[in-house]
Amino acid sequence: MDIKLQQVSYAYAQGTPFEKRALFDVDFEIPSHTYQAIIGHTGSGKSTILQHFNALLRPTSGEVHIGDRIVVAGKKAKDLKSVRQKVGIVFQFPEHQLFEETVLKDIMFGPMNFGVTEKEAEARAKELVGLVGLPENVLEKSPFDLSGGQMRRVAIAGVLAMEPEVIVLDEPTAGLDPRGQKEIMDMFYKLHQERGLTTILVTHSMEDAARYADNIVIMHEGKNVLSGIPQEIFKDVETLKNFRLEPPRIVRFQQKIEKMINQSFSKICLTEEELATEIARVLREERAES
Ligand SMILES: Nc1ncnc2c1ncn2[C@@H]1O[C@H](COP(=O)(O)OP(=O)(O)OP(=O)(O)O)[C@@H](O)[C@H]1O
Repeated sequence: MDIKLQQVSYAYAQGTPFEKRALFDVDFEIPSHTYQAIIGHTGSGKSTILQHFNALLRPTSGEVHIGDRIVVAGKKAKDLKSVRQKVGIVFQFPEHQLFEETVLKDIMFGPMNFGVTEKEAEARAKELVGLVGLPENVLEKSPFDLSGGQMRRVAIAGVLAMEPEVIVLDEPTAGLDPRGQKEIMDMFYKLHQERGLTTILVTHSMEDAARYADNIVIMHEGKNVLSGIPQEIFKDVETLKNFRLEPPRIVRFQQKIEKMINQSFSKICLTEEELATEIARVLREERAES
């Protein structure tokens, strides 16, 4: 299911003294089955955009195309329920939304609310706990007896239980330790690869955007200012700085290596062994910095 934003503008509290324009003529398309990252400095409009992907917010002007549904300013769109089922959003700290007595009930809640039978919802919950990296015996426990990382996984399973075609991830690893972060990001990547789930990642992490995304959009002061594949986006360090973004470590590493290779063609003329030693040293330095 493609998502397309055409000239989307959005103002909070429109028409009041508190009006705040957050998006200005945002225009981009996310084709089905792609992994799209949206990056940008704080306050650039990322969260405002993501709420347009399943019509939680309606544009003040412009159009949002969600599959064959078109959401426009001023018109009430009918049957948004199906849109909300097809586009699942994992909000920041989704575990804050857990509320049922057991993990099983919490995961089943969404699909049953959308008319899925109890039997089917239970089957989905049983499959999903394993997929998000939890043991099956967690199903009968209270979600509030679990660790923060486990609660996050339960909340993610709850969104996946709706079997969305598109999943929107708003800083999905915030507050997790580095191992938990990688496990969650790898899990979403696997889902994207194996099930063709269209994935939209809103993140401050340039590392994650570089590692997982097919395409990146940069937001700056409510506008989409740059779009492209990660290699292109992160190549131009000066432009990134203008948008108050740092390139990921891998780009800094690449630049140091390129400089060394260039030196080996110049009068400094490093031998292959010296070059290999230097590369290993830079790699160690980069690892120590991270
Ligand atoms: N509920 C709101 N009412 C009024 N203004 C808001 C509201 N939510 C966001 N804004 C403003 O809209 C602009 C865009 O905010 P948004 O939260 O979309 O940015 P963001 O890129 O997601 O930021 P962050 O990375 O800090 O989450 C900011 O100037 C923000 O202050």
